[in-house]
Amino acid sequence: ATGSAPAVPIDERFDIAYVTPVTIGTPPQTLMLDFDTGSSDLWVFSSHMPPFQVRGQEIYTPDESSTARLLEGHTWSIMYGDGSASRGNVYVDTFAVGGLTVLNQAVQTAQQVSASFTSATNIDGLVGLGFSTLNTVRPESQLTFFDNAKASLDNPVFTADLKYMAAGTYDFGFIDRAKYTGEITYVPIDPDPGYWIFTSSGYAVGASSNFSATPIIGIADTGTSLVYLPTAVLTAYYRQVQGATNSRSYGGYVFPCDSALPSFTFGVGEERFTIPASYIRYAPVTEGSATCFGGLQSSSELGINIWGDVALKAAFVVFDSRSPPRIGWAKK
Ligand SMILES: C[C@H]1CC[C@H](NC(=O)Cn2ccnc2)CC1
Repeated sequence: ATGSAPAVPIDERFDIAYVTPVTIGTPPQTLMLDFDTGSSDLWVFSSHMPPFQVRGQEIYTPDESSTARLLEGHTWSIMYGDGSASRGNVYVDTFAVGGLTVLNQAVQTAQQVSASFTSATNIDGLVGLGFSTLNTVRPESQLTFFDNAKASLDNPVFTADLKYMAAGTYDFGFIDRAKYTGEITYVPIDPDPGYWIFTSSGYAVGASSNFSATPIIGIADTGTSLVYLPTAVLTAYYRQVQGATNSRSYGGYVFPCDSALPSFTFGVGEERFTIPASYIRYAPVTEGSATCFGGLQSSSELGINIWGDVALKAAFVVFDSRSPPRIGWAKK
């Protein structure tokens, strides 16, 4: 089996996040979910939430699905790196995305979500694509939809083709030769932490002329908007940007929106990927401001570097869960 589904930016102006249509239950209930390689819970806005926490999102109502079964005594609770959180109980039901159907998928129904999820009116929940070891359901942890689908996929892979201010694609079970150019460069993944962690071979400010061959260990995270890198890398980059400062009040590097920005190049093995300046001029700090927030930010408080959407949309990325797992990067 294979599947293919669109990854649609939730906002016309900035690629804050991408959502993908899925159906859950019988008859099918359609929700738009954020496919997140940085976590491993499949959770949805649901009929079990207080109405004031729902602000336009689609909800899953298990009582209206003839195939929904409560997973007795099971609960979940998750907090993300940005401080957002959600928790609730668990059903199993039929889950379908892009022509792929998984029977008896654990669907985590929210009973409570934090304010930032309520405010994200175009995100109806998340689909974790990390390793199932990270799943928060207790007393028995549950499998991701990809792990449930894996055995029936033509190949145990999924790919991300995210795009700048346009709809991209998630493919499951196959690698679409039409979505990339040249060859795919694969590097090993350490699955133990549960993230898609790999080592980048280095970086350059601007094109790859002055490349610094220094290992950068980080996660490929479709659920994170920006790129978070070590301070040394950040200062080297923003040193080239007129008026750039690391603003405590705005919580990161900002610069005048009309400043000239260099591109940013990162290495995967011998291959080099360049993030265009336009992706790094991420967004005005507030609507209409002449001060812009950078797409490259510091990972110093995180303990891990993160290759979020700003980097992922500069490439075609293969998440290969053969044994041992690996990640592949190609130009497009
Ligand atoms: C400082 C960074 C801030 C952004 C963090 N990313 C996430 O929290 C990803 N995510 C998933 C669901 N909602 C958000 C990573 C750390």
